[in-house]
Amino acid sequence: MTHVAQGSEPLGRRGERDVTMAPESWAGVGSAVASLMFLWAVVRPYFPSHLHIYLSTYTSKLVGLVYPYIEITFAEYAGERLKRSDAYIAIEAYLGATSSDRAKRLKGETDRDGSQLVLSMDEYEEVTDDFQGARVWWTSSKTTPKSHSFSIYPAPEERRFYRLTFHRRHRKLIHGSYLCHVMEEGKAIGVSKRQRKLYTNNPNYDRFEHKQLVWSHVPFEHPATFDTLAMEPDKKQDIIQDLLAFRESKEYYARIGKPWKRGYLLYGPPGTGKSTMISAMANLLDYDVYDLELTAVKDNTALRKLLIETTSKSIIVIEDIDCSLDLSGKRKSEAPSEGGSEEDKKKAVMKEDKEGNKVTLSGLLNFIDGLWSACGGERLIVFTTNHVDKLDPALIRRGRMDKHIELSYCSFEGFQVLARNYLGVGEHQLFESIRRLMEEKQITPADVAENLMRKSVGRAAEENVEACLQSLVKALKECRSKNEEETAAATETQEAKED
Ligand SMILES: Nc1ncnc2c1ncn2[C@@H]1O[C@H](COP(=O)(O)OP(=O)(O)OP(=O)(O)O)[C@@H](O)[C@H]1O
Repeated sequence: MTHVAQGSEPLGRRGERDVTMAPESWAGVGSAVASLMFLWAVVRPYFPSHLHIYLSTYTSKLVGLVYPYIEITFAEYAGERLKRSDAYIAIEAYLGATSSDRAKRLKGETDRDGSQLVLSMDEYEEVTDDFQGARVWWTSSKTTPKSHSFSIYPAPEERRFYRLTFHRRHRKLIHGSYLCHVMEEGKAIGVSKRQRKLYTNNPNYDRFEHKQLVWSHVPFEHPATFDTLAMEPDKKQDIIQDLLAFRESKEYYARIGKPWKRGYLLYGPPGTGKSTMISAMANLLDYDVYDLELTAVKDNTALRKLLIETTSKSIIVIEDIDCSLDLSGKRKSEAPSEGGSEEDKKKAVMKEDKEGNKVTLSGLLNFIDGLWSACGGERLIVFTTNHVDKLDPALIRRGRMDKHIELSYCSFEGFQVLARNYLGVGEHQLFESIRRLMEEKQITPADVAENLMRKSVGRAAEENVEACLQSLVKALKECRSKNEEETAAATETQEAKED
């Protein structure tokens, strides 16, 4: 399969192999046709109506004979501008790679993280591409719908598209192999150039000051991995296996008829590594991260729009889900008791949805496993919470949150991981006292990590290790014991219930 991209050539010299006139050379023919059409509009009323059908059939045949080119248009957005078309994205990548050294007019932009200059085909620019002896022309273009300055509605947005033009004798080749070739190459280029991103939902204002939530992003650069995560080795291995199995399970999910997504619930006290684990997951799978700030989302419609905008190979995170919304209380107080009729239950959910502009539990459940949640595929949805007992069981039942992972206080094995990473030691005389203290005291991995941080730059390595471990021993002695912690937790729960 040969493929050579070439820049535009002067009119009339196009296509050494394809000697037919290029599409632009037909501009003269176009104006002649326009004149004929004008003439036709003038004489048309004087023609008997039964002749109209014959005339229009033969006119299109005639145009087909004199203009032998076929055009296919690929719009940036299909449907209601919800999601950029995959075909458009692949073509953009394909032409971006092949046109930058051929096209005459290029557009220079920095890439998403601002680190490199990316050249791509400018609007209304044309490039040619040769494929298995056939020449095709790609044009990038846009239409701007007319807007009236006095209109109260926002100005219609530009609609970008690519147009592919080729001779009709290549129809089979283009429809069959060429378009597949463009899609495959374009996708491969997109993946190879992909810089992982951390997205967050931010308000954006149009020129009429209408607020919309959009995803904005920065490069994802968190260095945490499963190697740096303090956790019991068996548990860690189990999570890694689960994640890798998910990534390889496209066919499996299709076979069992489920959308290719998986829910993780990470719960545990503050500082036990929930956020760190999300970064480790993203680094393991090479996925983007969408950090969804739920409190900023106006209503269920806005939530759905944000969801549709997410791409596959991503982790959608809602941190501290119990603080993001009053999910549990609302549902419990408004839903009828278990014995209520189906009708009552439906009414309760509808009331919840109608209640002003806000994201509701049913909206969130729909976000996780409704029809819209299947858009895109290959996505993890991760909730984190410090208070798993506060969550509505409907939200975290298996099937929605498939895997529940408890991140807890630091175990001795967890400490060993941190000691290796922070201090570079696998053994030390203080390890035994630390092990004994850890059996009775509760300390978070965040606190252990803080004690193991280098104390001074100038110190010798051994001195630093000694100082850090001593500092950890001291901190452990000051920590509450497991019994004290349990008593305090029970009191807190009791107080919360009484409130
Ligand atoms: N299990 C862990 N392994 C390695 N480092 C950890 C771990 N847990 C915490 N840390 C360290 O503590 C810091 C805080 O941890 P992290 O933000 O992941 O905790 P969290 O459970 O998400 O806390 P919160 O509930 O307050 O958001 C991290 O930057 C990391 O350095």
